[in-house]
Parts: sequence; structure tokens; C-alpha cells
Amino acid sequence: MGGAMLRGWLASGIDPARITVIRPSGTPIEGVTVLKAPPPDGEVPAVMLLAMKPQKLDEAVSALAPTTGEGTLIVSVLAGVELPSLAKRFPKHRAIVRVMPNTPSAIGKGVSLLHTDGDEAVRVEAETLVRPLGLAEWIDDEALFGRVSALSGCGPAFLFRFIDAMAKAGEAQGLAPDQAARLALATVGGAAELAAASEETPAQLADRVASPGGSTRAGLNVIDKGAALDRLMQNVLTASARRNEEMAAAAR
Ligand SMILES: NC(=O)C1=CN([C@@H]2O[C@H](COP(=O)(O)OP(=O)(O)OC[C@H]3O[C@@H](n4cnc5c(N)ncnc54)[C@H](OP(=O)(O)O)[C@@H]3O)[C@@H](O)[C@H]2O)C=CC1
Ligand SMILES: O=C(O)[C@@H]1CCC=N1
Repeated sequence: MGGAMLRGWLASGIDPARITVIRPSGTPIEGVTVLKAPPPDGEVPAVMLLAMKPQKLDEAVSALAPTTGEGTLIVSVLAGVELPSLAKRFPKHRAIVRVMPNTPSAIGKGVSLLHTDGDEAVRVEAETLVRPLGLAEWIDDEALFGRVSALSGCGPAFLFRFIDAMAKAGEAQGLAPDQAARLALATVGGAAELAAASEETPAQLADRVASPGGSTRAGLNVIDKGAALDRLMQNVLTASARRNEEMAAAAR
């Protein structure tokens, strides 16, 4: 996820000289400084973005926490790890902002949910930081932030599965796999762009495709029977929210 955000920032024209990536592997990234650990006499960072897995946070804290200062804005994308859990581990900070980004940030089409207990200046700074990555939305209730992280944070994975499922269904009707994959992907991409550009709701747009008594209605009837897709998505988000809460509890 950190790599996707970095790609988005670099593409938006941010000065790479301002960025240092700290990753244990030290795997280089073109254009930016990559270190395996913070330099012992390094500058206090203006912004520190935490993007390791929540399970790796405690391993990382001993090296990272001493490098922050009273002026450091800490931005965490760690799913489930709440502000008090971060503040306890990083006592020196100006403010802490939680961001739940998603991988389309890499192409400037991401969604970033934001949450902080900081002041208006902090909110402006955080929003300015993530704006080049796509849509930015504040969620002021931290419990809600955790519960809805799955919609946009995990959402790309759910949609990638949906694209695959459409392609597999096309294959089952006789299409070659590569052609089915192209058709499914272009259909989802085109439909998403149309919905974004339209003043009509997705439900209205679905009705526009469905000629009365036609083939789309026959397909929609399967999706709509017993609110099958609605119930599936509710179960999906509930499962992700439950896992998020488990990670929150572990970090507390
Ligand atoms: N994947 C996604 O779509 C999203 C992920 N997130 C959050 O992003 C975070 C990372 O997830 P994801 O990118 O999938 O995981 P990955 O395993 O792909 O990446 C984890 C990164 O953390 C680095 N890392 C591991 N240990 C340390 C350490 N001690 N100090 C500093 N960096 C370390 C790794 O470095 P190296 O490369 O050297 O191995 C790697 O770059 C998670 O907290 C997750 O909740 C949030 C929203 C969406
Ligand atoms: O799977 C995860 O836990 C992270 C959070 C959102 C997307 N990926």
C-alpha cells in the first residue's frame, strides 16, 4: 500500500528528494532514498507515514519512535490500529492522522478515508497530502472509521473478484478466457466511469440497460432475488469489519 501511495505521489509531481522510504529489505525504489533503518543522526521528519502490517508495528516502533519530534505529523494507514494505540507508541508527535487508502491511489484514482483528533490545520495538512491520490473523505467517528474501512480500503479486492467472476461466467458461455477477461474488465471500467459521470443513480442506470422483458431484466432478477447481492456485500463488509476490530483489540 505504501508503494501504491508513493507511485501516486511521484506521479502527481511531489519532489522525490523530500521522501525517504524505510523498509527492512532495503529494496531500492527509483528516484527516492531507501534505507533499511532510520539513520542515527537523521533529521526529525515533518511527516512519518506508517505503512507496515499492523502485526509488524511493535517490531518497527523501537527504531522509528525515537526519530519523531514534537513537530512530526504521523500518518498511519494501518488497518485497525486506533489513535490511542498509535499515540502510546509514538509519544513525540504534533498530531496523528489515520488514513485508510486503497490501491488505485497508485494512479490517482484512490479513496482515502481520514480520521484525526487534531485541529483544523492538521486536517488541512492531511487532506492536502492525500488529495493527489484521489477522493478524500473524513470519518469523524473512529469506531465508524474502523467499520467502514472495508468498503473502500478492501473494496478493490472485492471488485477484482467480481471482474473475475464475470469473466468466468463469460467463459462458461463459450468465450475464450482472454477475451472474457477483456470484456469483463472493459465493462466494469466503462460502467464505473459512466456512473461517475452521470446524474442518475446506479439503480436508475441499471434500469436503463434493462429493456422491459429483455435479457438484462432476466439477469437482474437473479441478482435481486432475496436481495442476493445486497446480502452478500453486507456479509462481506461485516466479516472485514470484524477482522478490523480484532486487529484494533490486538493493538490496544
Ligand atoms: N493492501 C492494501 O490495499 C491496503 C493496506 N492497508 C494497510 O497497509 C499496511 C501494509 O499492508 P500491505 O501493503 O498490504 O503489506 P505488505 O506486506 O505488502 O507491505 C508491508 C510493508 O511494510 C514494510 N515493513 C515490514 N516491517 C517493517 C518495519 N519493521 N519497519 C518499516 N517497514 C516495515 C515492508 O518492507 P519490505 O518491502 O522491505 O518488506 C513492506 O514494504 C497494513 O497496515 C494495511 O492495513 C491499508 C489500506 C489498503
Ligand atoms: O487487508 C487488510 O487488512 C488491508 C486493509 C484494507 C485493505 N487491506
